[in-house]
Amino acid sequence: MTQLRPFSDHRRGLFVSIDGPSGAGKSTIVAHLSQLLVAEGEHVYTTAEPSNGVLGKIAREMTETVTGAALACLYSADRYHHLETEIQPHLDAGEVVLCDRYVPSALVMQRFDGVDPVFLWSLNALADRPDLAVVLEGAPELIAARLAERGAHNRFQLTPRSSHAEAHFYRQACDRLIQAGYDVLRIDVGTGNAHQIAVTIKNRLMEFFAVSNELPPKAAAW
Ligand SMILES: Nc1ncnc2c1ncn2[C@@H]1O[C@H](COP(=O)(O)OP(=O)(O)OP(=O)(O)O)[C@@H](O)[C@H]1O
Ligand SMILES: Cc1cn([C@H]2C[C@H](O)[C@@H](COP(=O)(O)O)O2)c(=O)[nH]c1=O
Repeated sequence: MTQLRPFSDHRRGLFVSIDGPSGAGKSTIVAHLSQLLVAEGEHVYTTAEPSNGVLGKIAREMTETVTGAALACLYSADRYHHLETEIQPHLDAGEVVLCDRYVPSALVMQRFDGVDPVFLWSLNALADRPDLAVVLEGAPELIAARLAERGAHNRFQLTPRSSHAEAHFYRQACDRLIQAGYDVLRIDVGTGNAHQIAVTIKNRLMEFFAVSNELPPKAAAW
């Protein structure tokens, strides 16, 4: 089934976010997906949040000490700046932008500090809606085992049963995002290795490319 491109503010490019519990395999899958898309002849730009920009660096550095609404504001400030200075220019250049963590992460991670989900949504409501928001899921026991093997990266991952909490928060976040019109692709990471999961995402993205190729040349320029 083909789908019309849902986000129409950009003339060209395709914006894909990849979120999911810590240790679910986001970075690994983004790397595989990028290779697959390049092999299809696409121009791919990979990025992540927090970004490498000045605000992203502050957000990452402050995550261990700043909490709650203040930290949520830091991450959303980085997101709006990241969109303006990095994501939108690459979309305007016609590239496929793959973003490792985006709004869904904000709706989940700041809940570890007890921030109200309604406040989190309002902070992020003006952020561009991706053409496809991939959300990785998996049995919390599986994710927790991977995390334990790899080691925690931050204080959230040290919370007891953090993978269970993330799974719960992601389910609620997905409901909110779908309600807001996001096109959400949920994938169980227990169903295959990182390459196989990347193939599933790529196949879904090929539907977008198929639609754009069917359009007359002028309209095809997204
Ligand atoms: N589908 C998969 N099957 C098995 N192992 C995987 C899979 N995807 C990733 N891994 C392994 O799981 C670990 C975590 O992967 P990765 O760092 O990509 O996760 P992440 O979601 O980006 O984590 P974080 O949110 O902490 O940055 C790595 O050791 C990786 O090799
Ligand atoms: C986008 C975003 C990120 N975070 C936190 C979650 C993690 O602690 C780090 C990112 O770590 P990674 O290993 O590089 O994935 O940032 C957050 O709290 N809120 C956000 O919106």
